[in-house]
Amino acid sequence: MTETTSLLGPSLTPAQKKARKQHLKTTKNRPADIEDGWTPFRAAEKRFKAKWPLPDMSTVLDLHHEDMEGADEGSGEPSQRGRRDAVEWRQVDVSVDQKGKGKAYAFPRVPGLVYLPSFVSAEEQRRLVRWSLQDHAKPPNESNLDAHHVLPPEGLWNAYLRSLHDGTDNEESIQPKVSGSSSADSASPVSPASNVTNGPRTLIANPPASPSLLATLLTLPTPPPTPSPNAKPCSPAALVPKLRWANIGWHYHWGNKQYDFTRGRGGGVADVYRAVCMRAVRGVDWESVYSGEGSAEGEKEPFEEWKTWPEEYEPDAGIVNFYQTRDTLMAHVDRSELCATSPLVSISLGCSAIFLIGGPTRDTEPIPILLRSGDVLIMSGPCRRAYHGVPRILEDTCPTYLLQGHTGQDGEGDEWKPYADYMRNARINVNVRQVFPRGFDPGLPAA
Ligand SMILES: O=C(O)CCC(=O)C(=O)O
Ligand SMILES: [Fe+2]
Repeated sequence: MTETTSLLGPSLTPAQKKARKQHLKTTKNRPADIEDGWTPFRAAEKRFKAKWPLPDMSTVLDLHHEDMEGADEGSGEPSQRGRRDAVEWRQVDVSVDQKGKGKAYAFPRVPGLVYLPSFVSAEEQRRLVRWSLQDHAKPPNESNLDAHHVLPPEGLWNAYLRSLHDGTDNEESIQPKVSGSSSADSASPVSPASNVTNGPRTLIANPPASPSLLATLLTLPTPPPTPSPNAKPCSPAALVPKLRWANIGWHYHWGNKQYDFTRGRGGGVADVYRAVCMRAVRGVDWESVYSGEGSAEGEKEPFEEWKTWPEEYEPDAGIVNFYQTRDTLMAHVDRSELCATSPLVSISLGCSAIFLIGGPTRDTEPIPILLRSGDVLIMSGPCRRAYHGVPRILEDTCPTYLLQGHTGQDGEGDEWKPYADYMRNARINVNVRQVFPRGFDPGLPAA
């Protein structure tokens, strides 16, 4: 073994041998200077995405390592652990209800970013997983699958559970919106590059939202996404792994890359999500984040809006991201919220991910953070304009408390099995934002 934690020793698994062969094949005729054209963010994405060589985990910040409670829970193989000293951080205070102080970290290189490892208990994580699949990813909340399939009103997950119960899980009961033959005859063009697909989210540059842009946003045409002509009838079981996102609150229009305020607030932010956001934002000692030593690096003016957050912070929109272990989320900035500096709270559940966050362009070298199940990350203030993304989900890293059936307080037993089977190869990220100042009335037509 060498010092580099990415090396698994002399014997490679068949999958690693295959990945190495593929790598050698694809890079054989590649110009040697190809990497010179990549921005630092792109280069980091490529490194962490690669199946070969495996990413060097010694460069990834892992604050669960060593002394964290529950460090053995889903910590993964040594090759899936990072290091406590991979990135410079400083500790800030966070109070957690009456239970006293937890741990939170701020980063001189990314002002406004606050990381709360293991902020969500195992029991609350199970509740959030259950809610996300069973209660959230269903009408009226839009998901990536709505564009292409006629989903059952009970929601995909409930249809899936029912099919398991009835032994009809092979039945192709879900119909595509456009059947292959009728779309070929159809006069309306079907774009293969539809913005809403079963694959990764497509992210393009959009102008930042602002109060002066609001009037324009209200008049933008918001055509529905184009259904794929390739969608086939399929069973709920076949469609569940293709679930990629479900909207929270205000409707996001993927074509315009802006919120479609004319559709109203949706179902708002469910209490199970809101509770975590409020606890995190109210618990963090923002004074020490923004006024503490090492906080003002690179900042021209001190950031003071945090002083209004105890009264003003109120999440009203977001997205639940569902990742399978092969999925990635490319570099982007979330700039469609009129509250441009308000905290964005991101909750990680299931398999671990490598999260990259840099600066206002892709030219800033990003810091890599290993996000595990139960972690909360808050992007606030200046770092709301920082490029970030998820180049990798680590296989076999889902903690055992999400994989085993148990009869917890919720009376769960075998009932948990479908959730455990799903989470084994998945990561759920609940990403909650504030679009409007609390109490602001955008003067919208009644939805
Ligand atoms: O999955 C994550 O950790 C980040 C998701 C994200 O950046 C987003 O939904 O905008
Ligand atoms: Fe994001």
